[in-house]
Amino acid sequence: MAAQAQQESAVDPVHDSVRDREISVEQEHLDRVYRRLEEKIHEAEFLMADAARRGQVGTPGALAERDAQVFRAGIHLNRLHNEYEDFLFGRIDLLPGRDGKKGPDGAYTAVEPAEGAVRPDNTADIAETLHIGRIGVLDEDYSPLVIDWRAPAAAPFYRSTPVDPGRVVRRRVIRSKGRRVLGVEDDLMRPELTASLDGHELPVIGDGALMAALGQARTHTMRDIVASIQAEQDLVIRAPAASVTYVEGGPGTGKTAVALHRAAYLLYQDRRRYAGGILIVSPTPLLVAYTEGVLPSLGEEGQVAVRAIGSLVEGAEATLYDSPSVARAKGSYRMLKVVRKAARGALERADAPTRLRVVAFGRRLELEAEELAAVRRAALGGTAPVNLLRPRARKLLLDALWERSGAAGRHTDPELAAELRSSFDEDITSEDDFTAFLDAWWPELTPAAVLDAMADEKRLGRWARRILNPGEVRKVARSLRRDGRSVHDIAVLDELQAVLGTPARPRRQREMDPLDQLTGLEELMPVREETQRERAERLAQERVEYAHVIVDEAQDLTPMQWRMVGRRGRHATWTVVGDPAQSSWSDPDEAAQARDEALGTRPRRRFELTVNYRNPAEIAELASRVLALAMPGSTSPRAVRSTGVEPRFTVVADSLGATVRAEAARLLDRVEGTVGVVVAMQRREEARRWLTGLGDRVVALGSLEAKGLEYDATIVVSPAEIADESPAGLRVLYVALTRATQQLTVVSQERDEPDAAGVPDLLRD
Ligand SMILES: Nc1ncnc2c1ncn2[C@@H]1O[C@H](COP(=O)(O)OP(=O)(O)OP(=O)(O)O)[C@@H](O)[C@H]1O
Repeated sequence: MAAQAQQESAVDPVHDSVRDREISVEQEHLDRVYRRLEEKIHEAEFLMADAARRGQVGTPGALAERDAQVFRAGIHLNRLHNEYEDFLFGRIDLLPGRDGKKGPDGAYTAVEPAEGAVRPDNTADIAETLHIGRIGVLDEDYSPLVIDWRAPAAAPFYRSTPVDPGRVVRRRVIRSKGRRVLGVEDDLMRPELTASLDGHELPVIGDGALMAALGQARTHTMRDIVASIQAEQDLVIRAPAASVTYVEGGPGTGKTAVALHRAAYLLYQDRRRYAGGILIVSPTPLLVAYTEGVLPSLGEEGQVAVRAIGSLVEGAEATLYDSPSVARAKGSYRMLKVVRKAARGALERADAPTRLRVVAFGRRLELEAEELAAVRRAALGGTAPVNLLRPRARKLLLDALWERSGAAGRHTDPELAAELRSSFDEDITSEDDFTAFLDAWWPELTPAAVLDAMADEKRLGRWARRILNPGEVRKVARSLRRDGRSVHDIAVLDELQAVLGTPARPRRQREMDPLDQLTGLEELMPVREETQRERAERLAQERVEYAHVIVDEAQDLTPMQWRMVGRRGRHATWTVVGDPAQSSWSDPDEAAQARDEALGTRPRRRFELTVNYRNPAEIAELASRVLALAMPGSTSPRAVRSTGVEPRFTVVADSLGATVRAEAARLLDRVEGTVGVVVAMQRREEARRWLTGLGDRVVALGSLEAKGLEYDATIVVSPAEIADESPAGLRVLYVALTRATQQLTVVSQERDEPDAAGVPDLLRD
């Protein structure tokens, strides 16, 4: 009998007992793993205590070795103390391999089965069983109890398919909570085979883990997908880190999930190299919050900074949105030219002194406004950062004063002339008035101060002449007068930082910490005193460049944002994930040019993700109609499941708010998890009011805020309004329509021109 025939059925008590037996088999293994983990925890605790007892006795070399050991034990302990849900989540049963070689994790390394592993009558014996988990655990005799999911030996768990099964006969996903195994789900990679394990036929339980995972209700936080990563995703996650890994895929293909798992994989694979930090750039703080738990659940957070694009500049945080036309002006390359002019022009302030008066060699010397302007022009020539030009300006001022003093021709002997000049300079620069003048006439400019100067319409008009039109100047200046910064302001601030530069300052003495004297303990302290999260925060603040940069939703970055992100990864390797069809930026070609400049000439490896794991086929089909309008000729990813529930179309009766509210209440009854209401940006506040009192399972979002998020059910309010809101409106609407994992309602008003069935014009076939 083929093993497939043993597929468990819910109503059959015989098979229920097979399931129970299999669960208890896995429970026994999990118990063994925990016993071993406890031993390891005791070992680590003993090491820590022992080190503390021994204090500072020993040679410096021995102390350093001891501290390094304690450091490692501390990290290990931290990880083990984390009570992981689903600590152990997978298992593969394998045929004997082509060779009998074992890798460092104790597993056989062969990917292909040995010749003769499958007998002519399609029977075979299982030669190796591996359990896969969030971290690797070895038994006392170094046999693997659990293989880390990122280890090479775990790759077949993700890569094997019925078409290309390799050695894998059965792949099992184990569901557990704390220390209890709750269930198992099997997939057969070689269904034609009857395989035996220890003389018994290999049973097969459940309908596969992927569908079980996809059907689960959504909460406000993303889950890791470590138990069900699919083969095409695994290729990206484990792609070699060289240069640029470039991934495209439609909505719901797992790009965000893959990006996060890749960060964890890279750290596992080469922790030393990525000690320089991994930066993940996300489009919105909402998406950062949504994905926040994924890396810790994979056992990683210390070296990964997940940042919204509006939070990349220290000390500035984007809280506002710009209108589409202002965003277009601030985000484009045109702004770069404006910024460069503003950085130089901001030196001219209304309160700046217009005359310099000094006394040198007992004589009064003066420079008038025009002469000062000429000195400034000369100092500003070229493109060097403005704040670094102050010494040059100071030198040119002294030159001009020297000229004025008439002392220049007094000595023909060069040595005497130089001496005279030097005492002339000293005479002037020791005067407080001169320093005060310089501070007022050539102040150190901060990015924030220049941005504030740009809020003055007149000044901005001067700097943006022939670059922005007068309407744009007015709107940009007005937007800069608001309290707070927009996401596009942050990239402008960063650009300003680059064109202004930071003058070198004397280094501050680091405070002495008595413990610093103990080599290695300095490193240990973070483990003991800070949580991993605090440490990550601290490191992120200190860091300006990263070893690897991952850009999520890359299609949305404006040219100015690419420049900002590029500066953080000048020597980095990159992973860039995105979907051009979801781009909310109006000029994709300009953005592509900026992206290419940021990534440089590094070679790229391209990957494509093709399966939509989020939307049921019914919703994906509707969204593909908008895709056809937004990007004619492009193809939608294939939806992996279908629910039989068609999208619902509702037309506003009298009040938009009341219709949406009623629909939200209806959907809250129908789904277990979250409901997202997506409206045009200008309706955000209003929409929040519509939903008051309905509880925290439902949220209102502006169309741009919906990026990357997902809900059990969504309501898309007035497709036409969303589409008309910006030049990229159709693509933004496509994003809105692809957020639901189960149900979608489209609410139309008159401008949507709904037909008799309530289907708005934009969504008709
Ligand atoms: N292999 C998988 N196993 C289980 N769930 C998966 C898998 N791949 C993706 N998913 C789920 O599919 C959903 C979509 O994934 P994700 O948000 O990463 O897609 P995306 O490509 O970034 O989408 P978008 O472009 O729309 O933002 C998530 O709920 C994710 O957990």
